[in-house]
This record gives sequence, structure tokens and C-alpha cells, in this order.
Amino acid sequence: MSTVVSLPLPARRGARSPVQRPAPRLALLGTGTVGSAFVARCERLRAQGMALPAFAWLSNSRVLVNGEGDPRRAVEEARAAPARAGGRPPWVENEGLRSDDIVIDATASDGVAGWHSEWLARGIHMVTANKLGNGADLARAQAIAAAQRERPGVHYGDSATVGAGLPLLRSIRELVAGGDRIRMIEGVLSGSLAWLFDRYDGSRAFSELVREARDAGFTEPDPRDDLGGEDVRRKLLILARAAGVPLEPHAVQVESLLPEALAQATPAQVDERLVLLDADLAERRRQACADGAQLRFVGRFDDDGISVGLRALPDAHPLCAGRGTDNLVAIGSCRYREQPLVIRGPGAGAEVTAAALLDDVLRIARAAA
Ligand SMILES: NC(=O)C1=CN([C@@H]2O[C@H](COP(=O)(O)OP(=O)(O)OC[C@H]3O[C@@H](n4cnc5c(N)ncnc54)[C@H](OP(=O)(O)O)[C@@H]3O)[C@@H](O)[C@H]2O)C=CC1
Ligand SMILES: N[C@@H](CC=O)C(=O)O
Repeated sequence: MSTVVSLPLPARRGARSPVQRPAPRLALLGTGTVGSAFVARCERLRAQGMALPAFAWLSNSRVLVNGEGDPRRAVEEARAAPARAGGRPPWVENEGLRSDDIVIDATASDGVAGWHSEWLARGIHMVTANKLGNGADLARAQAIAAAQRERPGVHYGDSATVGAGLPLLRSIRELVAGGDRIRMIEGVLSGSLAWLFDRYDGSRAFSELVREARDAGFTEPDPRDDLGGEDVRRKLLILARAAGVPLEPHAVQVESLLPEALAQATPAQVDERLVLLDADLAERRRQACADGAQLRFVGRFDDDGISVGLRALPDAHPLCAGRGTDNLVAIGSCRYREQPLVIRGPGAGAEVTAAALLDDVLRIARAAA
């Protein structure tokens, strides 16, 4: 067997040597469910021979750890770090990032989301699972879009923010870029609520299932963000804005599942107050069954408005077809006028979300190569 070795071509006389740009590095914010799954996936694929940028550092709200050794150990170290007393998060003063590095936001932090446009403006790419960049105040989403316009080679990877990487955002952006107009988006956009209402057959209390969904990593760090409709509000805003409709959060009518005493609970009180969900949901389920219907938490955007809430849908309704954490979303447009484009698949969980983050990282790294 012969081995072919490619030798560098001699530089042409007088030709300028290409400027050596340092290789992009990864900086991970968040070492919880999604962040640790992201590191595990990177290191698994790296061990299989995939070329991936190296980690510069990893950080949570308590500590920043150098990622240049074994990033899995760095995650363990970060997760074991003691609580930090107040003040700014550890990465703020010492992030040391340079142009072309890639920040991965695997937090649910509003403060971190406030930095997205700042990093883009500095030529640092962003990849995010955190929906508070494009799914919170319109001004913040517009600042992110403006920073991207001003730095055309700098990327904002947000596939993980809706459908945990299902090709929802991508499809909408491609339709719009092709001259289509999005007229309607309707569907089940919460993986945890999809799982809860798929499982909720009356044999177990709803609150018990919420704990299971939280422990499985399907809910937001605070499950009230799912139960109150906030998570679906954010996702619908992200989709609507991607469709070119610049909506403010208050434009979304949200029907929350949270009783007042649970909505007002401190984080430490949430677990014991989850039982307050049970009576109302048991009654809604009983009524739905009597009517030959099923409960589904649905978001809808169209020319008449944008809303989020629990619906009792006939058993045969297409939105009742999802199983487990499936998201199931219909997109109506000028092109898809008679029959909507339908996208369905798992919409929550550490593994799919970590894969979506890594897909975005790889797209950026390959574009930069
Ligand atoms: N779970 C899922 O299926 C999906 C989740 N997502 C999104 O992924 C994100 C992360 O979710 P998940 O992993 O479940 O959440 P976790 O609560 O498990 O982890 C959150 C992490 O963020 C860290 N963090 C919080 N504030 C800061 C800060 N200011 N600076 C640095 N780190 C900070 C926390 O650190 P500490 O431990 O020190 O508090 C923790 O490590 C969320 O935005 C969620 O919406 C998106 C799609 C699907
Ligand atoms: N909590 C979210 C996780 C993914 O975005 C959900 O339930 O869908």
C-alpha cells in the first residue's frame, strides 16, 4: 500500500504570505442538563475522529474552568463548585475571547442573553439554546439582527431555541428568503407539555408527571416557564420574527396553567406547590374525555393575532398525533396554501438539544475554515 503525502506548495516569489488567523475556540456558558450533554457529545465525536474546535473555557454562574485539558472533567469541576456570593458571573471579567471564537449559551439566563449582540459586535460567533436572545424583548432581538448585519461573517446559531433543533426556524427562513409569506404557524411547541399531556391518562396526578418531566430534563430550569406558557410564547415570538413579523412579547395572548399561589411561589416552594395544578387539570381532562377530545398545549400565529394556551381537540385532530416530547407544527404560507407544511419530531431533551447546538457550531467552524 502506498501513502500519499501532500507537500505544501512553494510560495510564489513576491506573493504575500496568508495571514494566519488563530483557530476558533469554544466557550461554553452553562454546565447543566444541556451544557453537560453538549460537552459529552463533542468529546464522543472527537474521540471518533471528528475535527472540532477546542474548548477555551467552560463556565456556570459559580466558576470559570479552563477547558484545554479534558472538558468532561472541567464540567464535573464546574458542577461541583460551591455557590458564589452575589456579584457578576465569573466569566464577565475574564472571558478573554477573540474574534472568530464561538460562545455557546446553554443557560436560561436573561443576563447572558443580554450579551449576545455584544459578542456578535466583537466578531464572536454565538450559538444558543437560550431563547431569551431572540424570544424576549423586540429591542434585544433587533440588536442581535443589527449586529449580524454589521458583521456579515459572524453567525448567530439559534436552531436549538425552537423544537430543540427540528428544522422549523430553518424552513421558515428559507421560505421567506424564497419570496414566500408565512400566513400561519400553529402547533405543539413545548416538548415537556407535549410529554405531559400525552402521559396524563388520569392514573397519576399531573404534579407527579411534572416532577418526572423535570427530572428527565424536558422542562425549563423552572418548570413554571413551561406551565405558564412563557416558553411557548418565546418560541412563537422567535418563529414570528423569523417570518418577518416584529412582535413584542405582550402581543401574545398567553393562557397560563399556573394557579396564583404557584405562580407567586419562591423557587424553593415550587416543588411542594405543584399539587395545586392537580384539581383543575383533572377536571379539564375529565371534560375533554367526555367530549371525545384530548388536551394539547397549542400556540398559534396568524394575521388575526398570536396566542398560547390549553385546547381540548377532537381525538382525530392532527395536533393529537404527536407522541412523547414530539413537537408538531403546521406552517401555512402563500406557497403552502391548501395544505400546510408539517414538521414533527422530538422537541425537548438534553441529547437532541446538544446535537442541535453542535450542528450550529460545525456550520460556523466549516464556514470559517
Ligand atoms: N432541556 C431541553 O430540552 C431544552 C433546553 N433548552 C434551553 O437550554 C437552556 C439550558 O437548559 P438546562 O440545561 O435544562 O438548564 P440547567 O438549569 O440544567 O442549566 C443551566 C446552567 O446555566 C448556568 N447559568 C445560569 N446563569 C448563568 C450565568 N449568568 N453565567 C453562566 N452560567 C449561568 C447554570 O449555572 P449554575 O448551576 O451555577 O446555576 C447552569 O449550569 C435553557 O435556556 C433552555 O430553555 C432549549 C431547548 C431544549
Ligand atoms: N422546556 C422546553 C425545552 C425545549 O425548548 C420544552 O418543554 O419544550
